[in-house]
Amino acid sequence: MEELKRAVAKEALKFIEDDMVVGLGTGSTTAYFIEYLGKLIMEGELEDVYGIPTSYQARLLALENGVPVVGLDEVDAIDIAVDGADEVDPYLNLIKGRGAALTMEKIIEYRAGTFLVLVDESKLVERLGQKMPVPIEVIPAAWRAIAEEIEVFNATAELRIASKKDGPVVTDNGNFILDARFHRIDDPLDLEIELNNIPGVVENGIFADIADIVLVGTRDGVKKLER
Ligand SMILES: O=C[C@H](O)[C@H](O)[C@H](O)COP(=O)(O)O
Repeated sequence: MEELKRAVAKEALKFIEDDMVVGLGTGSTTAYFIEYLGKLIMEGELEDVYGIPTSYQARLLALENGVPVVGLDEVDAIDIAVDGADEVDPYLNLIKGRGAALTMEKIIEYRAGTFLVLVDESKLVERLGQKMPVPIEVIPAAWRAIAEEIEVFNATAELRIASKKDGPVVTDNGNFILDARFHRIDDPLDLEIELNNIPGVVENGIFADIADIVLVGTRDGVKKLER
């Protein structure tokens, strides 16, 4: 699996040119991309490339690997954003947020000229929600009320608990994460909008209609899916 992730991360470098502002995604697949991008910048193969991190993880990796970082409020436009995903359906709708970075990821990827997604073949599903829950970032005081309200959607929601800290996961923005399992997601765009209408929801991990290209690492090489 690591080999497949490395292969898509290498392929993604072909989309990066001099003078680009690049959204830097979060997770294990994008970590390889940031590492390789840093190498090209350090070797002088790419010039005037700046990264906008979607999380503290991405920021630390960028600094460690020599990718200069800028904030969203310092640029006029984002040329391309590169990120992983937890599930990809046949229409290139995504579930993201296993790493709890979904809000900043969506803020940046929504605004990118091109949103390039990097996955291995295990992430492809017929229907969103088949394997993974939908992460929902919520204001801490509202977590229980929202978890109950989500039952209206024929779903159950669980507060995400941290593994290297006691108590709940706290996001980069200081919020909690609910992981919601839906009986069946028929219309991802509709559900994405409905969830964001619940007061106290900051953002949810359905990314409908925003991915432009998905690179899929398979045992037979990297495949390109386009919308
Ligand atoms: O919050 C985390 C992100 O949405 C990740 O991009 C996603 O979970 C994919 O991560 P990985 O490449 O490690 O599977």
